[in-house]
Amino acid sequence: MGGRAVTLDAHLVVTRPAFTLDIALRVAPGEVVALLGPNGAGKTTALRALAGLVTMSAGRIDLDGRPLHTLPAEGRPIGMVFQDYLLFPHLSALDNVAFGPRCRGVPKAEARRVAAGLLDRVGLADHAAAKPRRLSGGQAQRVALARALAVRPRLLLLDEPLAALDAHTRLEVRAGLRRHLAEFDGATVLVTHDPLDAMVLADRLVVVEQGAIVQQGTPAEVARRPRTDYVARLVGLNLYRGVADGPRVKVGELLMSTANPVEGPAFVAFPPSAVALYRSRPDGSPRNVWRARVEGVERHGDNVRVHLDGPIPAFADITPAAVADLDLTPGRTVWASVKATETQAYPT
Ligand SMILES: Nc1ncnc2c1ncn2[C@@H]1O[C@H](COP(=O)(O)OP(=O)(O)OP(=O)(O)O)[C@@H](O)[C@H]1O
Repeated sequence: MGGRAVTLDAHLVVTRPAFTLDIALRVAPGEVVALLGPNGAGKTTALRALAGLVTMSAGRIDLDGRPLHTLPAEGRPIGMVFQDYLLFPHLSALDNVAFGPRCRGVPKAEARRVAAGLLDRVGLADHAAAKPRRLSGGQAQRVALARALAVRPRLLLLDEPLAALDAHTRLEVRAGLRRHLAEFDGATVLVTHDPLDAMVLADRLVVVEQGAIVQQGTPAEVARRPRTDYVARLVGLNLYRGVADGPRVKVGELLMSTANPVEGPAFVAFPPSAVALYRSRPDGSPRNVWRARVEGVERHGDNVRVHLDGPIPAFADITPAAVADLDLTPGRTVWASVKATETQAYPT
């Protein structure tokens, strides 16, 4: 974290009958951390623990060096944006934003002045008098963000902040949100299912599975070197565990040549676009070649994703023309090949 003072330093422990969350989370000033993970991993529980909306069974939360976990939810210097925004339907956009400061004892005129400034910042000065039902999804999202910022939080919590938006609006609002987060100098924790939201908005990804952190790093680091099947699927890579001896890694029965030497237990990863399929065994340059069985075929953007079974399960992305050429019906056997140069190995 580049030697910057840590704003948030938390050890979150929440115990439920069939689930335990136990994660350590540090977020520097101005840093945006995305909690990413499959359904039920505990992301929302972590966010609610930070907000004081669920009781922690152990652990602690320090914000700017002061304990936060001892404060009630309403006393925490936190701004929160919920998935469905939870705007008050009977209040104008301005009064929705002014609500937080008002609750904290700021006089009405001053609270409204702060709210007007924030609405202006998110580009909604013209909509100050509008009730939430007259706002578009993207506008409501920006009002929710302004409302969260109105209490001058040191910690901003965003729960699936773009999930309610359609694809087109999402693109625009995501870009706007990124700009606003860049201006915020407190800590931000964001929960999302969407890898693109996480990649665009976050400085660092923390991947949570079954209540524990399984991987963290910058979006580029995580995308390049996934460490679980969930992350590999998320970033679209084939991923295997094996044992390396220099540039060769034994994955099950298959000995794979890789671009870089490693020793001992290792991951091997390559993109589906690096997999070529043939009717008969290809030869030539240093390649990994294996016999595979076509399990299924599905559309994937402009290409076709072929699900392969064999010594290693794999996805291959090929053109529709190649599918026709190879007559890739389920059950057919093909030769699969990946160049060593497109195969990355890294220690487990
Ligand atoms: N109020 C609750 N009471 C009991 N168990 C709960 C409660 N809320 C969530 N859980 C359980 O706690 C676990 C973590 O849930 P949580 O909602 O934090 O996951 P999540 O990662 O946010 O998932 P999603 O992406 O589906 O929202 C799950 O097993 C869930 O069923």
